[in-house]
Order: sequence, then C-alpha cells, then structure tokens
Amino acid sequence: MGKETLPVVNNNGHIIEISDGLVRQREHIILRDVNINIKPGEFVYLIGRVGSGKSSLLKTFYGDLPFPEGYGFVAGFRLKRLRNKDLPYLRRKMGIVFQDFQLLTDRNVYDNLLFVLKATGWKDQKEMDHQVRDVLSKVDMVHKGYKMPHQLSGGEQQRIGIARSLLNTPDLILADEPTGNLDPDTSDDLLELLHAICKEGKTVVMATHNYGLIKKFPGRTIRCENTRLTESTQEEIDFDQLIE
Ligand SMILES: Nc1ncnc2c1ncn2[C@@H]1O[C@H](COP(=O)(O)OP(=O)(O)OP(=O)(O)O)[C@@H](O)[C@H]1O
Repeated sequence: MGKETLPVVNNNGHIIEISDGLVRQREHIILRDVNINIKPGEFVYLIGRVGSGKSSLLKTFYGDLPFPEGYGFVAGFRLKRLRNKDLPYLRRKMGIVFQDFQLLTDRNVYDNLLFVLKATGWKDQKEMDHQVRDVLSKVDMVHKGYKMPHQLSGGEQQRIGIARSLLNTPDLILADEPTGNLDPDTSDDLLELLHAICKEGKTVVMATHNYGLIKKFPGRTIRCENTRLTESTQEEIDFDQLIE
C-alpha cells in the first residue's frame, strides 16, 4: 500500500523543517520568513491571536495551502514538490484533529473509522477490525464503537477524532484548536491523552488559544504574530492574557 516516500525525518533529523518559508492565503501573505524545526517526539503548541495564521500554518503542513517559497519538509515530503496526487500519501503520514470533530453524523463510531480505513486503501476486514479496536483502545473508547456521534459527549467525540487521526499509525499529529469546543475538565483530559500519545513517540503540533492548558501541560511554544513566528519560553507567555 502506498508509494515509496522519503524517510519521515530529513537529513537534519527533523520531521518538520521550514526555512525562509511563506504562508499565503490567495494573494495575502499570512506568515513570512517562516523558520521552524521540529524533531520527532516533540510536543509543540502554536499560539497567537485570532487570525494570526495558526490554522494557515497547519494547512501548509498538510498540503492544503501551497508552499510558494523556501524549503519545506514535512513527514517525508518536500512541500514545494507536492502534487495533488501526493496528498493522500502525505496525509497518511499524519493525523489531523479538528476543533469541530468532523465525524460523519450518519454512521456510528466504528463505521466512521472503517470509512477512513477503506478510503486510505485498507482491504482486509480482519485487519481493519483489529486496527479500529486498537485505536479505540488507545483513546479509551473501545466499548463505544456502536454509538452514533450524537450519542457521545463533545469530549468523547474528540477522542474519536483522535482515534481517527491514529488509524494509519502516523508519525505526526496536527491538531487545530482540538479543545475549542470542550469544557475545561474535558480539555485537560484530552491534553493528557495527546501528551500520552506524544510520549509513545509521536510528534504533536497543536494550535490553541487556551494558555491555561500550556501552563498545566508545558511544552515548546511558537507564537504567530504580525506575520512572523517567534518561539516563546514558558516564562515569556503571559498566562494572564485574556483568552480570545
Ligand atoms: N480561505 C481563505 N481565504 C482567504 N483568506 C483566508 C482564508 N482562510 C483564512 N484566511 C485569512 O488568513 C488569516 C489567518 O487565518 P487563520 O485561520 O490561519 O488564523 P488563526 O490564527 O488560525 O485564527 P483562529 O485562531 O481564529 O483560528 C486571517 O486573516 C484570515 O482572514
């Protein structure tokens, strides 16, 4: 299944490396002089005001936005050389988690996960069953496979979102405001889960407005501001700043 790709890290040992990159939405420059290196196993937060470019940067990583300038490497792929036909292969190297869960509402949890496996080329029913069970157990939802999405709480739906992101055993998880629709306690549980997944060797890049989570679960933090990226130490983050 799949085609030959480069190793998941580049010669510098990075799973994500962008040098002198540009992030653009149509003709608008969102981020310039983008320089970022991420090693396998890191947990990286992306912070910044509404509209500062966090989602656009993640979209650039998963090939949803073009990469017009600079060197860009993500999980074995050179961003500049990406063609539409490469996208399914790139996306299999990463799991993507969205704020609004994006589960298919007309089918149960099991069928949601099965749908993704079939769409990404899996054929053997036994292997698919095993994989679905495996990812559900990783998010502690193994007994919820028969539930329809609307029968689950927001936190449970996001656990399924995370299970779905793990289906193709990706090396990298990109999470765009994954706790945006969750209450504080459920957000904490979800962060614990994402950090546990990271400890097992996956790289996690997560956009968030919720500085309280970073305080509780410290990690490398990159800020998008005025079209630039800057790295912030834990001390530099103004945790009292209003969450927008
Ligand atoms: N499809 C699009 N077409 C044109 N411009 C867009 C598009 N999507 C986003 N933008 C613009 O790109 C800029 C960055 O948006 P982006 O969604 O990346 O910010 P963000 O930091 O993720 O914001 P939020 O915290 O609200 O999710 C904004 O000015 C936004 O208006």
